[in-house]
Formats: sequence, structure tokens, C-alpha cells
Amino acid sequence: MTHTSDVSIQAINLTKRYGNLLAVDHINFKVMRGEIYSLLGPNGAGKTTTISMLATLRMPSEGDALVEGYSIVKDRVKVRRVIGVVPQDLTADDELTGFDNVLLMARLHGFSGKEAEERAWEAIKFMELEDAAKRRVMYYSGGMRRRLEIAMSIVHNPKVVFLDEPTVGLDVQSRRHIWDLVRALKKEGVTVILTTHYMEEAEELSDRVAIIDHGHIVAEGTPEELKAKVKGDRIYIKFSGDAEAEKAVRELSRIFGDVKLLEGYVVIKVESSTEAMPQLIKELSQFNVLELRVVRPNLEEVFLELTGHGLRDEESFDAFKFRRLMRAVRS
Ligand SMILES: Nc1ncnc2c1ncn2[C@@H]1O[C@H](COP(=O)(O)OP(=O)(O)OP(=O)(O)O)[C@@H](O)[C@H]1O
Repeated sequence: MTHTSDVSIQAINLTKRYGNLLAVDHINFKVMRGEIYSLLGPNGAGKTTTISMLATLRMPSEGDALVEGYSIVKDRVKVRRVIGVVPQDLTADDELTGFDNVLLMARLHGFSGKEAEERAWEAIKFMELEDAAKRRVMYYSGGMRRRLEIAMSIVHNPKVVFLDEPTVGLDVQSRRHIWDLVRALKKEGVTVILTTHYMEEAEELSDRVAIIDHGHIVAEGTPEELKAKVKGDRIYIKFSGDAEAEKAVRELSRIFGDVKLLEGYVVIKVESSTEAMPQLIKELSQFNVLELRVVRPNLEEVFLELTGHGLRDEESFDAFKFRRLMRAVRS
């Protein structure tokens, strides 16, 4: 049974409109205290808008949410006292040392003197940045910067931390380091809500995942529950041309049943790829195959199955983000 006291965040018909665009469409979800909860979806799905509303950075157009019992519409100041936010655009001052950036945040939260310094050190140590603490941020690596941003967000011991794409652009090692530290936050009882378009991140780090697309939650559950939605393996095959691919779909569906064209690939759904392979290879000998790969159930497959398109839609063009980028380049 769920006790209200165990609930850290509850979104109630949370909605955001930008002009005619419904970026977040009446979503409902609950995050339990001490959980790591991910919003997984492609660029433009509405993830940043959702956590910006929860973090009181944007006002909902409709609906509400409770964060540690406080309304993001009516009790905005109280919400701010119990949360830490790490936005996608980094905020640390390059000219200052890592320590001074964190100290500044401690002072902004109303701490002074020794207490502010002690809190800053604690946050720096928690994020394993002691060695670099007295170095200016301009000399930090991408991973160190991300860890510093998290240190800045936890200096006042928040109950809830929002991380917007915490590892975007980082190498695997730095990414894993951040995952370990996020898990350490959870051990301290902190609720973590993060956005990501990396399915590995959602899968490895989260207790529960909400898959979000076009402002809707299309599925929610533990990574295991979500993966159970797509049974069996997928075999992706790329052929030398459209005509070949279409012919392959016709021929292969006579044998394997579930065969379709998806984003330039012929995709065959089978119970076991190992069992299907001998016959498939025989059938493929008449075609010109450029690529073949087997994919076991993962969150990307769940997303594809539910929405009919991929998580990393390279082609997608976000006019709003483009304008923001151009403004940043010009300034
Ligand atoms: N301030 C704004 N004004 C107008 N449109 C906006 C604004 N902020 C976001 N949008 C639009 O709302 C939609 C959702 O954007 P949002 O940033 O929440 O998506 P996202 O899932 O977080 O994507 P990303 O991972 O790229 O940040 C997009 O179509 C975006 O262009």
C-alpha cells in the first residue's frame, strides 16, 4: 500500500502550452521518496518542460504537482527550499574555482561564515572533486563540470534533486562515475528525478522510468516491467536498396510472420534469434545484405514498439532550441 507520506512528487494533470504547442499534456505520475525516476524520451518530448515546472522554473498552464507536499503553483518558495536543480545549460562561473562556485551557492541559500564553507566542502567531497576544488572551472573536464553542477545543487541538503540530461555528451567512464554518485545520493534518501534520451542511462540507473513522447507518458514502470512489454528478439537487416527491402519483406513475412520496414531497416520479430538464424541466413543468400544485427529487448525497443519511431531521431529539427543556440552564439 502507498502511504501519502512516502510520496515525494505527485504530478496532477500537469500541462504546459507554448502558444499553440501542447508541450506537456495533462500528465500524472508519482515518485516515491528515495527513488531514482527517469523521464525517457527523444528531443522535444517535453522532459525539460516537465522538470522545469516541477522545479518552479516554469509555471504550468494547467494542473499542479506536489513536491514534498508543497504545490508548485501555490507554495513555490517552499518547493525551492527542498529541491536542487541541475539544468541542461551549465551554470558554474568559469573564472571561479570549483569550491568558490559551490560556496556561492551555499551563501545564496542563506548560509554564512564557517557553516557555508563546511557545507561547500561536504558537497565537493560528496561529488569527489576535492583534488580539483581549488582549480578554476575553465580547466575542468566535461565530467568534472557536471559533477560540480551537482555539488552546487546539493549544498543545502535538498530532499529532491532534478537532473536534466546529466551525462549528455560525456564519455562512458565519466557517465558511469556520475551514475555511481547519483546512486550514492539515493542512498542518502534523496529523491532523484532525471531526464535522458539515453536508454542505457534510464535502464541502468532508474528504479522506475516514464517513457515520454509528444508530451504524453506512453508507459511507466521498472526497466524490467517495461522490457517485458516487448517479447523475443528483433533482427534488423539493411538491404542495398528500397526495392530489395520491399521484396525481402514480402518473402520473409511468409516464413517469419512479423516482418516490417522501420526507419530504413527490415525488422523481424522472433521468439529466439538463435533458432531463427539458420533459416534466415539461407533465405538471405538471394539478397544483397549490407548489415544485420540482433537486438535483445531493451528500452529503445519498447519505445519503438509504443511510438513507431526511435529515441534518437537525428533528423528532428527543434526550431525553439535552434533559436536559443543562435542567441547563445551571438552573445
Ligand atoms: N520557451 C519555449 N517556448 C516555445 N517552445 C518551447 C519552449 N520550451 C520548449 N519548447 C518546445 O516544447 C517542446 C518540448 O520541449 P522540451 O525542451 O521540454 O523537450 P525535451 O524532451 O526536454 O527535449 P530536450 O531533451 O531536447 O531538451 C519542444 O517542441 C520545444 O521546441
